[in-house]
Amino acid sequence: MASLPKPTPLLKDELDIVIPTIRNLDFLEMWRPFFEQYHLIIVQDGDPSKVIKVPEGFDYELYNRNDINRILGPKASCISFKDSACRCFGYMVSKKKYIYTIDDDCFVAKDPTGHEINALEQHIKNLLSPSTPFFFNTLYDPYREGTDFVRGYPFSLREGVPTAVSHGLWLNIPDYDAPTQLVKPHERNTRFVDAVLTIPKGSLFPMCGMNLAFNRELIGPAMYFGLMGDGQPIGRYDDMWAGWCIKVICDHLGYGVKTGLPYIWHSKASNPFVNLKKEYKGIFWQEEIIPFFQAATLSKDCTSVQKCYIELSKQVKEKLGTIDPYFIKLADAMVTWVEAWDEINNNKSEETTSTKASEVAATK
Ligand SMILES: O=c1ccn([C@@H]2O[C@H](COP(=O)(O)OP(=O)(O)O[C@H]3O[C@@H](CO)[C@H](O)[C@H]3O)[C@@H](O)[C@H]2O)c(=O)[nH]1
Ligand SMILES: [Mn+2]
Repeated sequence: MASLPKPTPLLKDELDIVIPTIRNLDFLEMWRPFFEQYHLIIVQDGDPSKVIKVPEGFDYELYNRNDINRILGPKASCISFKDSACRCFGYMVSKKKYIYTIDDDCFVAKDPTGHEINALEQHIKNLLSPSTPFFFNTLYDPYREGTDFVRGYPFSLREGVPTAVSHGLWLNIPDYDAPTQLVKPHERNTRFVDAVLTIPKGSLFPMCGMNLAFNRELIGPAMYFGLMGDGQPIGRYDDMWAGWCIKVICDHLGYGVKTGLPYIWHSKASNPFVNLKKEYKGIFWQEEIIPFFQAATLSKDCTSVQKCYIELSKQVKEKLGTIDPYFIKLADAMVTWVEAWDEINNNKSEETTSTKASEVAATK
């Protein structure tokens, strides 16, 4: 009997899935029912001569370091090498409105009833429903089925604001920093909390890039995962840096950021000693970085994400540059990123041919 056509998933042609990787992508087999109808952008880190195996049946473009250098030229210097921060290149070259990014050691989790969680579907629901950053709703996400705004919630605020970011969580291996990993090597996150919260305006948060979705048209140019990895003094702060920048800008422009559902199953604990080395300077630098972002204000003529981001980069250079020359380099890289973003996105053309596409072309 002929099989029924698969239902078309939400935002099928408006969303790209970005995966940073140094390994074969067998993990996609578990995600196949949820991902197969979406386009993937694979950012291959490390040795570009290594062949990354992608399971059959997925529609993807793959970019390695040679592609990044070819497409961006000197501006490739803002894209990290030998760090998952390279994933932001995928955000830049995407032509879609929405992005979902996931690590290749993240698998489908189960909710308390044993049902497999379609993380992408939940992120899409989060992004397509408003956020409430200006007044906290104590019954969590008022736009979910079976709940609403509670008594005393101002009606003038119930329309909410557009949601720019949906930050998902992780069962099993939690995204702990190295010191916590060292002190609690066997701790696993088994707690499934059935909630989606808007992060209030004025509050920063530690954004993890492992299970993250965002509206590229609202906040894409600010979603730069800072300079990490090869040649850099810190690692594992790429997503944190992006999270602090986008939250200040979302607060300024009146966009929302949500955290909570969906969960993924994070399977692999990276080496805590390697992580400690990467994080070491960040652990004490962040005691000065956080007050900087908490106090950061953007002028009223910062009416676009790009203008906000350039303004923020100037403040980074001026106020964090005294901590370490790294922040001067990072501030410059923020400007390079925005320039590259605008170049690539204002003239979407054959320039962004990926390795896979160029291989196909070579066979013609
Ligand atoms: O040099 C590298 C190392 C890894 N990758 C790819 O990036 C992701 C995350 O790698 P991994 O799961 O090994 O690392 P974690 O410590 O669990 O990742 C957490 O730290 C954040 C990195 O800042 C990350 O977002 C968190 O999840 C995998 O897909 C690797 O293949 C890489 O591209 N380059
Ligand atoms: Mn991991």
